[in-house]
Amino acid sequence: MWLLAGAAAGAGPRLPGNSVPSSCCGRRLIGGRLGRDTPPPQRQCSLVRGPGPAQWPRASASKAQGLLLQEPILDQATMVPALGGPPSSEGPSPAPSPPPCREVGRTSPTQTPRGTRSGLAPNVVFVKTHKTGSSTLQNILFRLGERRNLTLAFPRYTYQFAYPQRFAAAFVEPLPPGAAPYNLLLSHLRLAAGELRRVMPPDSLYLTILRDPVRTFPSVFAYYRSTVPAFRPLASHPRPLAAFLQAPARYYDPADAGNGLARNPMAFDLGLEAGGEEGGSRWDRELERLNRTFHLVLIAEHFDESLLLARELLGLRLEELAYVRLNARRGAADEAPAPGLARRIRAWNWLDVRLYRYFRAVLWRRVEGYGYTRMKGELEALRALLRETRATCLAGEAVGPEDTADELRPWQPDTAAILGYNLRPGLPPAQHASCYRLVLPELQYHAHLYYRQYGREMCALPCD
Ligand SMILES: Nc1ncnc2c1ncn2[C@@H]1O[C@H](COP(=O)(O)OS(=O)(=O)O)[C@@H](OP(=O)(O)O)[C@H]1O
Repeated sequence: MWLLAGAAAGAGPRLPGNSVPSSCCGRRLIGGRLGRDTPPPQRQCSLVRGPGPAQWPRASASKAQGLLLQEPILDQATMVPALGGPPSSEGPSPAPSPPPCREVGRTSPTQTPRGTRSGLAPNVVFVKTHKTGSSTLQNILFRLGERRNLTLAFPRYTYQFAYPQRFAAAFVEPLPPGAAPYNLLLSHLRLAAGELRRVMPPDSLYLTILRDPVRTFPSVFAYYRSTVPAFRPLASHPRPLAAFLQAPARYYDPADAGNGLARNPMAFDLGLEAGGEEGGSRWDRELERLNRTFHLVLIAEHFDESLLLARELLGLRLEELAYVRLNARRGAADEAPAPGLARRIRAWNWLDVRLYRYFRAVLWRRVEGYGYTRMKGELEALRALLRETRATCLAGEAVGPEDTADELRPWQPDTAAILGYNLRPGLPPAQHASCYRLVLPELQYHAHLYYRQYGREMCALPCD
């Protein structure tokens, strides 16, 4: 989510480990209160991702210490359901021209990615696209990083790399003393692959995730309705999405940098400039270029299949894939856009549609290469693990913000209710620690890991 920087910084979160002073090293800290003398935000932070003051979790100091001290252990394995075919919620689509089914990421065929055969934890760049299930995957990777004591490349301030600017190496917090290299880079950014290569080791694995635009766009629209300029005029409309799609050009100014998510949001995150040009071979070349950049593009509609491919690539154990669906909107699961609306969503987000179809085809070629029988068996095992994990950890289904414990409540935009989880009462300490991380929302986990790595709280603003 984005917020005005001032709003994000105006009141600090109570975060794990927030017993540190409210400023150190001359920096303003996200955990401290910014007073009247706070310098005005620089232009680049006029939009930053951050929780609103009223929504900050209130973690107690003892909880904070628990988080810092307890080792996560999430080791329950077992097995179930069948491999779904390649279904689609988006209706008939032209036969995709199958892209090359080879691993064409940055690691050359002669290089062994750290995670696959070497037994070491992998170096990973995860390009965290918006409203695609990315927080769920990020949480898996956060837990991997914490469990294996990996070094994260964090934004120098807030939770994203100066989004919506294109990523630049200068946005990264310097390595902590004695650590090298960075192992994981997982925060929201707008892709600039060359700059990422300047920061991350050459054997890094590049991952991202895409979701059916017919699902992604309503999610983006609901979440950012009061922050993305193109959506704002509809904030109090009774049927805002339909009204927007009726005449989007009336609201959308492509020159406004804040409108990056207002059209083709996934393509925007992956660094593409859609402009008005829909046809031509340019986009085929761009998609092929992205296919060479990424070792794996996960598809949210086939999250479990994607995870199993990621598991092989990263050399993970099955138990390390345990997850719960994070950041879900209340009511969204039952909200399938009517056919007319879905058509309009696709027409407006035409490049996201191309991107999604291309990489969905890539995924299914990868599954074919993996072997359907093998995939089917592993899906059964994974889904049994997920059932067991949920039964062990959760008090029940995901609940609305009013029913979520303060410290486990995801950030809430004012235009949608985001669900969270409560933990089953009475968990033994080690299980509590691992279950806690499983359901910990993005901002809280991000802040915790930053504090763990640097021994101070993160900056809310550019402050050095
Ligand atoms: N595993 C899995 N599979 C499919 N979809 C999933 C999954 N996990 C999360 N979600 C849905 O993704 C939406 C949240 O996306 P993000 O976490 O990327 O949002 S954010 O940009 O980080 O705020 C949000 O969508 P909506 O509920 O439609 O808003 C989640 O329900």
